[in-house]
Amino acid sequence: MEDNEASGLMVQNSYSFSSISPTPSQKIRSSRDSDLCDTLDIPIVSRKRLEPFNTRIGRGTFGYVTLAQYRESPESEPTKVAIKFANKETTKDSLKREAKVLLQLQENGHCIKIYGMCKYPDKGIGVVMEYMDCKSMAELVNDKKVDYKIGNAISWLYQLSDAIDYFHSRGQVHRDLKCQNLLLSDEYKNLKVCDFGTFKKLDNSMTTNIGTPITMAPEIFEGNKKYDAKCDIYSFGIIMWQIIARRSPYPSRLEAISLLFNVADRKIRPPEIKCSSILSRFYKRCWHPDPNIRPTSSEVKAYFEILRKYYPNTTKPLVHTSTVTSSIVQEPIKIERDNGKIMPKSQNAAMFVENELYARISKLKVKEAKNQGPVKSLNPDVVRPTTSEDMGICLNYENSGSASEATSSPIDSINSPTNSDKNDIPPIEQILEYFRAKELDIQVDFLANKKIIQISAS
Ligand SMILES: Nc1ncnc2c1ncn2[C@@H]1O[C@H](COP(=O)(O)OP(=O)(O)OP(=O)(O)O)[C@@H](O)[C@H]1O
Repeated sequence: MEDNEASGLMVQNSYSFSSISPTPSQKIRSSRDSDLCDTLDIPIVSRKRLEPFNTRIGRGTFGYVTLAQYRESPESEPTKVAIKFANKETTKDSLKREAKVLLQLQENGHCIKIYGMCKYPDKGIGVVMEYMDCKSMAELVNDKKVDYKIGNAISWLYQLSDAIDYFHSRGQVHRDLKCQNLLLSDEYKNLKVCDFGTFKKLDNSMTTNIGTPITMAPEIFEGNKKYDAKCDIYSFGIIMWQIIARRSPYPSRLEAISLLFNVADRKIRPPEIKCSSILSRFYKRCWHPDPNIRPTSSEVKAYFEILRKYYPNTTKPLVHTSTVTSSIVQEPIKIERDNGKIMPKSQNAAMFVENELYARISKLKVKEAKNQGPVKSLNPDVVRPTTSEDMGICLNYENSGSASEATSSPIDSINSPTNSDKNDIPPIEQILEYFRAKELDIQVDFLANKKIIQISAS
């Protein structure tokens, strides 16, 4: 079932940009890029091996999708498959093209698997694909009965970035990335991209208006402007926001055309949400109006590869629960260290660790400890490293309380990062020890021979 809310637009105007996609007349699919897929022969799946069910599991602008059982050989066990049929005679060519496109993307684990094409006298031709049993990301973000955490979001975004990087490294562009086209399976662990109707080989003169309003890059909408692979990165930024926020990015009363004008001319973007600045800074860069500022697909992939290491449980299966949850829960992070110095492996990792520490420690509240006087709070201030050599995290604490206890604390001796020798005992370690000694509400674990510090705070 399609999800209007998730795409953030309701069908409500004569212009008829639907909540799902533009109408066929607006969505042009037929660019005859023969070099993209014409040399491939699509395998035929015999009807004898298929047992279609009457259940429709999805519908799009160009076709509908049904569930079926498929046996690769007469002896083999049946597996569930999804068959996408064309709505009309006129969209059959698009379906064939999509099957060919998909065939040449099979090496990548995050593109939907295709078995071949089938033909029925009543339904016409269909594309036989693997069945993704956990529906689409559009449905998941709105289904508050499935609780997911930031680690799951990082894992899905990594998988999506892997697919995009694969397309771009082959000189190809998707142009219609959106939550409806991201399908999930295996207890929500696996994410795959579907719907390759707009897929294209990159060329220097792409100007066709194509895509879906919410995730459409402004340069695509801006008429005769040329655009390139960075339009997929824009869509990635919006999808990232939707997965984290679990709501519509724009008011549903906004008509599609007015949304597109607002995005292009007034540069409106989804609203601020409560999430780590590591993530918000990144999605904002992805949806930057200037495509040159947006990261490349390989940068996006590298970024999520790093994040994946810091967020645990990213491959834990999810279950449907009766508990309604509304937000992504923060989880502990792990920081790699080397010789007592925090040593992120790259500039991005350094920025990540810096921000994450800042966000975490900012939240710390000094709780009233037994026999230790009134509750006070500490205002941490991260001294940001300025050079790549200076990747260590230096923390400078200022006491905002008035009690003399805190001003005479061991923190005084390390409050200036310039006075501390980061190769000796790192400031972070002393500070955390101090918190622990005061029985504050923070959990610090030193793992793997002190090479990893795990911090969790409530
Ligand atoms: N392999 C699959 N397994 C499970 N569900 C699927 C599968 N393929 C498609 N669907 C469902 O069908 C919907 C429509 O499929 P698809 O996006 O390919 O159609 P479309 O006509 O190209 O759509 P659009 O209007 O976005 O162009 C998907 O959003 C999804 O919910």
